[in-house]
Amino acid sequence: MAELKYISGFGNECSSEDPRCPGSLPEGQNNPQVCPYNLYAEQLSGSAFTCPRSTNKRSWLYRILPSVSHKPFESIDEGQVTHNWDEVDPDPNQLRWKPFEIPKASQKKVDFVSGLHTLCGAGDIKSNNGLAIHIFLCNTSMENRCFYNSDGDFLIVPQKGNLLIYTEFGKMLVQPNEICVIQRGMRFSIDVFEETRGYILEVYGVHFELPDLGPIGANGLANPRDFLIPIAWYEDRQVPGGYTVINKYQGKLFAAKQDRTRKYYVRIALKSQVLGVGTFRGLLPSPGLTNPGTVSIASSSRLKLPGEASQQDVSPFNVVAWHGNYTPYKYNLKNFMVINSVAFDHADPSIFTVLTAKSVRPGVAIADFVIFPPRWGVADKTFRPPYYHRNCMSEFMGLIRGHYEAKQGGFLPGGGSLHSTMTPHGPDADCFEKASKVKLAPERIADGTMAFMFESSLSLAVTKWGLKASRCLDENYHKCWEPLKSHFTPNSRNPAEPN
Ligand SMILES: O=C(O)Cc1cc(O)ccc1O
Ligand SMILES: [Fe+2]
Repeated sequence: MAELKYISGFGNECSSEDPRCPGSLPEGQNNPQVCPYNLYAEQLSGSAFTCPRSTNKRSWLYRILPSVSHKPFESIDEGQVTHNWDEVDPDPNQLRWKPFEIPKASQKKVDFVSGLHTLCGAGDIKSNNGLAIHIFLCNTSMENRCFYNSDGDFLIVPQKGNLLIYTEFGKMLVQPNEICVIQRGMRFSIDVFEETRGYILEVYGVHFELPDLGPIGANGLANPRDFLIPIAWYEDRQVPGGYTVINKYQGKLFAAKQDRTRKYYVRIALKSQVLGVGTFRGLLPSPGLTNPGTVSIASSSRLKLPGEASQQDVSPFNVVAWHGNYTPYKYNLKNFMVINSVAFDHADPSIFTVLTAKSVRPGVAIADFVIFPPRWGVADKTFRPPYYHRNCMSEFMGLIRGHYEAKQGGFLPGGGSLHSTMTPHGPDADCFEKASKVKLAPERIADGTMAFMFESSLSLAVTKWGLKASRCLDENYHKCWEPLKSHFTPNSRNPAEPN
């Protein structure tokens, strides 16, 4: 596949035309009476029309057919997707999951949507306030079906396998150690190439922003130019049986067909004489003709359909050009510019925030996406691993590759952990013993590894799947702290010098 091209920048006003249709973006206005190439104009609003400029988000899509060309949505089985936060009784314990198992393609074909599993979450979808954490486990590409989420934004963290994501704005290749955000309402379809796994942070009613930098200055952490937006790409194709659009709406799944075949009643006329009346399934003869109509067929002549316009299209990826500031985007975590302690003490992990979805309370996030990237550890006279603590926020952690500095074992790539509000946690006993004895020198921390945290101000509830059906819960997690022993020396204040 040819290398994909992207536009760089975070939250900018962008515009893009599929190179096959130069001039497809209308000039100087959004709604010409007739758009270039006879496209339809459609606005996608990601914020209330009335939001202040700084938070106003919308894009204009110029497409072969508007998204409204579909049959009615019908409810479908939601599998393991839920927003029911009362499925099981609350559990304040430290929870850890072994790597979530990916179904084998030879046993059952599972695509991104049928492979969505909700692990935990909180809040209320209908009032647009809250979040969900999902795990996706799949082995097959989405075939002639796409997905869009009416409830919130998806921040997708692939852990195993590449994702080729078709969106209404163009195509993105997202590989492990990259992340992408597909915002509310945007249609997408994912191709996978192997048994594939990853994590999703879904936030309701808010969008991700770059954190403020404050005294750090104008540069650092995730730099805006490293965010990549796809360029316009369209397809114009017919799918036998129609294209399926799946929608998550108020936490439930629905499906609608985009099918350009219609049943027509045909009067067959020969030499001006009506011979009979029959029906056929065929392509819609003209954009205006949506009811059963009458078509005359001359003897021995092929059915003539009026108009040269494309009548094939059923794909949702039919956007020839777009402009706006409401787009999907991706980011490579290797570009994160790490700021950390260069003198002493362990800084709070908020220094590693890539993106934040703010609540209305200043400084308090619905959810932050935080990473633990490879870096130098140089702090003097310091216990360098994460400290023991209890937090009023909920901390879900995942591991993309390598190992995590606070855990010698047990926390594995593709697994996860949840430390709920005020639940104590910290380095395991082994890690404590080693880090309090080691002679401090500059050292590479976590080279070749990438752990991350979804940190939320909401108190998260785990789902039935998370606790039971996933069969990945590590019953022995609490044991990693059992060997911690007292080192208290009541008669001697000075700690022993490390060897
Ligand atoms: O619990 C964790 O491992 C995450 C974490 C890391 C860190 O460096 C400091 C605090 C914190 O919660
Ligand atoms: Fe923590």
